[in-house]
Amino acid sequence: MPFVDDILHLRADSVLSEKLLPLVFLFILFLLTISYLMGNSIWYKILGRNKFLPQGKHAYVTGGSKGLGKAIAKLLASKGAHVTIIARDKDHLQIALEEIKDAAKGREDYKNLIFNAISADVTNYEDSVRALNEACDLHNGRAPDFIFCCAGACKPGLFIEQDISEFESGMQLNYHGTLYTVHEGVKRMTRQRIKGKIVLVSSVLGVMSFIGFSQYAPTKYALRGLAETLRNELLLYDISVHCYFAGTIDSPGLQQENKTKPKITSEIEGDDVALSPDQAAKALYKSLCKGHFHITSDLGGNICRVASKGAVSPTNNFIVDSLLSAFAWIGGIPFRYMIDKKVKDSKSEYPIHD
Ligand SMILES: NC(=O)C1=CN([C@@H]2O[C@H](COP(=O)(O)OP(=O)(O)OC[C@H]3O[C@@H](n4cnc5c(N)ncnc54)[C@H](OP(=O)(O)O)[C@@H]3O)[C@@H](O)[C@H]2O)C=CC1
Ligand SMILES: CCCCCCCCCCCCCCCC(=O)[C@@H](N)CO
Repeated sequence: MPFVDDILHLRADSVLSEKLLPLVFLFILFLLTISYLMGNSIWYKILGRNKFLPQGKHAYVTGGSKGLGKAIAKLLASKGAHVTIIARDKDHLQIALEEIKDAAKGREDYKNLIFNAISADVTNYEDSVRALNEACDLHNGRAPDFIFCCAGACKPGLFIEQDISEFESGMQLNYHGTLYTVHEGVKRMTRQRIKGKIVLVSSVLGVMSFIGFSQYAPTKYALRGLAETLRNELLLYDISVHCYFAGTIDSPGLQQENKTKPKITSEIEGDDVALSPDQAAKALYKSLCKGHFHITSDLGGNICRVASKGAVSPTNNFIVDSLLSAFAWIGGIPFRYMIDKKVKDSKSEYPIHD
């Protein structure tokens, strides 16, 4: 009976859709909730909660001639920021400056943007002050809105084989080099009531460490301490502070440090997949848009970040970070077992020289 068949068919269809529709709806809702909880960038755009709008603002980037610093300088230029880069070598500064200009060339406001390179040694206090003054002069005395402290370096080696001067120069560049710029920069920003951003570049080795990094990890832990304090204190002036715990970045600096890196250190670090400087800069930029305080750009770094959150530091996402930290606390055990075993098994490769 075709008529009855039709009715049955229709009924089956509608029963199906009646049952399916809510399920599909729930599933979509579930996916949207997960993507929101995971902090997917699209939500920050849709909900207009972007916390980082560099267009028309002035970014001061130390270490801006190479690696991560150059990549972030280019990215900010492409978003319409005025950019000043600081480094010592003038030739590399010029090359980077051209690349930064190129990154902004497609923009309508390109002609209004101000790009500059200043040669200065950030480990020298007077030089840091001079560079900041020059950068302000180029903007009619106005202090930068954003300060990115990317200048830094790592000289890996075995603790007892390294000279004390290497530990000192590491701290001088990575910690004091950042401190001088931030101290001078923040003073200028506050006097001018500029509600800007300070971005400190630490490392995953600023929350965990292992053989070969005694010259470097403490300097990056120190930056974390500075970030923790300033995050709270600079609320006085509406200046936000961010700390980037970068994972391995395939930069000129990495090539350089690999020359003195003990084999065992490379083997352990090899578990970390290197990002290109552009990828790292993009990840940093996205996290700044989300307003994150502790920033990481890969899974290993993320795990280490949540495992060492600290008592009062804000999470990036309470639910996801808490769930991940349970995994991280457990995952840390086999990781430590692996690196400790590696070291103990390597005694013959690293004999003591009397
Ligand atoms: N590469 C990596 O795997 C990782 C890097 N990091 C951190 O990220 C930051 C950038 O690293 P990366 O891109 O590899 O570094 P690079 O060595 O590739 O670039 C370093 C930049 O800093 C400048 N610089 C170095 N010393 C001084 C100084 N005394 N005064 C002024 N400028 C200086 C360099 O220019 P010049 O020499 O001409 O002065 C260059 O522009 C560093 O703080 C590093 O510790 C963190 C995690 C991983
Ligand atoms: C559950 C726990 C799992 C942990 C896995 C993490 C593995 C991380 C390996 C080390 C990463 C080091 C990155 C920073 C490198 C750096 O700062 C230098 N290259 C300096 O330039």
